[in-house]
Amino acid sequence: MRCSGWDCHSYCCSSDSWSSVAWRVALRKISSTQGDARIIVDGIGKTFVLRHTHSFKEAFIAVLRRKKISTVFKALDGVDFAVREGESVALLGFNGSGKSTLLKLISGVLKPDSGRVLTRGRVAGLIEVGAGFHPDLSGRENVFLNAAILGMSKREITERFDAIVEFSEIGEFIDTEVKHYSSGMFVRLAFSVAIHTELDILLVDEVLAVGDAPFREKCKAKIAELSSQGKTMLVVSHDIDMVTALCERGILLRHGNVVFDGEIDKAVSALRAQDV
Ligand SMILES: Nc1ncnc2c1ncn2[C@@H]1O[C@H](COP(=O)(O)OP(=O)(O)OP(=O)(O)O)[C@@H](O)[C@H]1O
Repeated sequence: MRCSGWDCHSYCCSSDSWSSVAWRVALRKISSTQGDARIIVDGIGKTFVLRHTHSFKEAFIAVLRRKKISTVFKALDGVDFAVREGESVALLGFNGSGKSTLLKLISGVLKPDSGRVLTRGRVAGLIEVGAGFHPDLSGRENVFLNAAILGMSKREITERFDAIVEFSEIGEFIDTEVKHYSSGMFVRLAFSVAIHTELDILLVDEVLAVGDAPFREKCKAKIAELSSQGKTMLVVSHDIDMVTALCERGILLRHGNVVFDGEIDKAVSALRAQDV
């Protein structure tokens, strides 16, 4: 849903609730107080249902034995923060702390159960290896598909096609169906498409880790260049050297809660202090 330049993903984002006067007033208030923000995460909560049975028979037996057939797991619990235009922020935390879930909520892949996410501007996300790609289409066809999803016109894509392929170093494999690509090749092409769009916000999950060392260096340089151009970055990575070099701020998650939000060096120290 869109209003005053903001896109909103909310637990109650039906067209009815969005068109309500209360929502629009709330949004104007946020816009006036957080004018330079690109991302606002406001009290986000996300739960997942964990099933403990695999079949109807197992579920039936579990009910007879008065055992739980599922439990509810809180992956994120009331997360709040805002990211200003031009900021580069690392999301840090141990496995399962909620980083990828948060990135998926910001990109709109998942919907929150409570709270809301507001983004202002064009969002390009590298969230999962192969996401946004159709396995039966060639690399060339997927460039057009993926770039169109990211909001580029056919003319823009045609103009930038050679640059996209060149950066990805996919070369002669561009007309091969992507189901035959390695995970590194997927990421090369996806990253290349994303950085050639007119993006305002770049969301990068751990995906770059599957690229080889020279390509990772190239991506890091590109992310630093985009950052110096004033683009907003939110990066999830366990590569502490990389996030320290690229980000000025770190948000540390633990069991779905923000436990630190501040300078990157202090965030890394807080992360290391958890490792005892
Ligand atoms: N679709 C899902 N169904 C059930 N549980 C899920 C689902 N997606 C995520 N989870 C759970 O939510 C928690 C947070 O997962 P998430 O992937 O966000 O963690 P993370 O911090 O990115 O971890 P990692 O560093 O390992 O990538 C985990 O316990 C995970 O098992």
